[in-house]
Amino acid sequence: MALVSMKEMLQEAKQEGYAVGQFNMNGLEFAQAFLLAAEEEQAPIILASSDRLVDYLGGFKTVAVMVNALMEELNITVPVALHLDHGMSVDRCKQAIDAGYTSVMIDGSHSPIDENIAMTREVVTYAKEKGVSVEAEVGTVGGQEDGMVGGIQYADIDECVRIVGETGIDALAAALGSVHGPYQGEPKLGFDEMKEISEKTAAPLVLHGGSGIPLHQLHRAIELGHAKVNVNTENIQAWTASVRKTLADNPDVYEPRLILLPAIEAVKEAAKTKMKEFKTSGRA
Ligand SMILES: O=C(O)C[C@@H](O)[C@H](O)C(=O)COP(=O)(O)O
Ligand SMILES: [Zn+2]
Repeated sequence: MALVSMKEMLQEAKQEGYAVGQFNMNGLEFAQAFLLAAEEEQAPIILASSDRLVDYLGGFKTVAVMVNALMEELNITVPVALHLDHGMSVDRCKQAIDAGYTSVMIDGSHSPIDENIAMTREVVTYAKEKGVSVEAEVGTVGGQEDGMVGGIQYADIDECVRIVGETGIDALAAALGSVHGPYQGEPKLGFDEMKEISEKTAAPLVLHGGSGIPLHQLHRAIELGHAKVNVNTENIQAWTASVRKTLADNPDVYEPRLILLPAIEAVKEAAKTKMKEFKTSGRA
């Protein structure tokens, strides 16, 4: 099956009350693990490369070719979107689209709202012609974002209404208390604001910082309009725990395959757990 945009995926998810998982690739083996997990769970999936890691992964074209080839070799039949996460500029989004990404996030959240809207509109104009979906962000997710450590800044509701109405984006990341990386204590998500933003914009909402959110809060966020949840930290923690264990249990091992095969399995299981939690399993 060819890559798809996330537009229809997210509209259906919002309507039906589940969320599609975005899983961030940190290398070839992560892409394998996520695709196998999606196929086993019969779940639609968004495979993402965070802009900060694109060069490390070999560049936009390498990522697009790798994902397409894996889908063919692994006989993947579920819908897969290839998404640029936290796109750092209009130009980076255009490069991703030209390389074959079917979805992009333009992260203008660190700029004043008028600039954020102008940037987003330019990306939407370019993307729409090619059937590519676009996500934008308002407010600040706590923790590490674009390589910078920042405090939480709740999205302004009027700014959310403006960016959706004035740009025609397909999904809105409205920062409402979530954090990239591990949480210190219970997350304090702004459920009242969430409800209002979801109702006033009607846009599928995106929850960044999806690792470590207690299940009852996650389900409430999905009920209140989140159709996409981004996960990275829990998957890389599963990866690292597996590699540490393999090396500790087998001090003489040196062949990468023997170290990485159990790690692929660990990431696949972590992703399958998330798909069940997001209620995406069986929705393909
Ligand atoms: O680490 C990245 O660059 C990607 C993340 O920002 C992703 O968009 C995300 O929100 C995942 O959050 P996490 O599960 O808390 O790592
Ligand atoms: Zn994020």
